[in-house]
Amino acid sequence: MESSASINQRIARISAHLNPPTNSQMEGNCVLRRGNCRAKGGSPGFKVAILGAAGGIGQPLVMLMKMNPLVSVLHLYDVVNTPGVTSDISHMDTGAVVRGFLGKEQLEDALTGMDLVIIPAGVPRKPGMTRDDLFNINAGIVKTLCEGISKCCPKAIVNLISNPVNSTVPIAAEVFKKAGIYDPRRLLGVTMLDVVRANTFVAEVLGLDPREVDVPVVGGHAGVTILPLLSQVKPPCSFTTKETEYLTSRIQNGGTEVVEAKAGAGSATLSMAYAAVKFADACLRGLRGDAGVVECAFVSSQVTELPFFATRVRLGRSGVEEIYPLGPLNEYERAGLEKAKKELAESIEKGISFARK
Ligand SMILES: NC(=O)C1=CN([C@@H]2O[C@H](COP(=O)(O)OP(=O)(O)OC[C@H]3O[C@@H](n4cnc5c(N)ncnc54)[C@H](O)[C@@H]3O)[C@@H](O)[C@H]2O)C=CC1
Ligand SMILES: O=C([O-])CC(=O)C(=O)O
Repeated sequence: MESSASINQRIARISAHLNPPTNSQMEGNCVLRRGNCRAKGGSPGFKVAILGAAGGIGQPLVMLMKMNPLVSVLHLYDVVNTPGVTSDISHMDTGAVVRGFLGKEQLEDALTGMDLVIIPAGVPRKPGMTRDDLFNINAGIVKTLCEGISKCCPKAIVNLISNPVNSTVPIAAEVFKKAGIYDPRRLLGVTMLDVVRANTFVAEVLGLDPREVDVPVVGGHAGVTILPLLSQVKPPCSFTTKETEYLTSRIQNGGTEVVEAKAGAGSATLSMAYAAVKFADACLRGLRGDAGVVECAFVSSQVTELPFFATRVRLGRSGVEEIYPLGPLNEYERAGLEKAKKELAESIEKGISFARK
């Protein structure tokens, strides 16, 4: 009678013959092809693409989105290193199915059918640079990626992280207009990190848990355009003039604080990935139809005379469903608003004229 060891060997030989391992993903003694695995599909949730997925923000962002139960499919796109990041992330035992896409020729496949596209693609700052110094490189990157979105997922919600946000959002809007698919409710510049920082720094001053603090931050996402409304902090509180000046300056310069600490190795990535996921999760809850989802974002707006402005917005099934007014500002904030608007107007115009060239 044949021993069980030899039966097993025979089964392995037959199986190897029927299903020879054909690619580098099939390692060791594994002889089951991925195509033969029982299909995952069908799990409810949203399809999300991350463009710039292999970068400093991209990698932790991808990891956190893979942990988000609202995500069923996660597409990772970059011009470098997506196979490695995709392989790594795909081993996490969470629900989302992960697929990687490398290089321009795979951009369309990465985008087709997506509900939400998050864009952290582009170069980060080094010490001594402003966000606007990134314009020359990042403007072109954002333009190309948005042309892909226009073609392959024109109804997707877009979360734009690439700097300078004050200019890249207007660029995206122009690209979408040119393609005839622009829906201002679906294009959101991500300013969540300013809120995350403001909550943290204000909580430190007040001696509170940051999770209990909510600071609206309006305007834009660069220097003086970042305008924390400390008079509207929840829970209600008051600050001395010294505290107001310290907090406003620290929140406005939070990005530079990290750029200098990293000393040439880039800008905020981990806190940004956290903020991006907090914001993306809010967008997905809105898409699902949850009530009362409100966050700050840089959007097409009539709150001021500028065509784009960051304020609190309510997120729903169509993206931005309501834009809240600024509310009562104190004198310090009114002066800050004037400075913010002046710089914002120039950055917005720069983006629009680049895209219209
Ligand atoms: N909105 C915000 O609050 C924040 C924005 N940022 C901005 O996010 C951007 C990314 O920052 P990091 O991840 O630190 O930079 P990084 O250099 O580490 O990663 C950027 C990634 O983009 C990829 N990339 C470049 N060109 C691309 C293209 N055409 N298509 C797809 N991917 C492309 C690169 O290969 C790289 O993997 C920067 O512009 C930075 O200033 C950073 C922090 C906060
Ligand atoms: O400061 C930078 O260049 C990156 C950024 O936008 C931020 O950290 O807020």
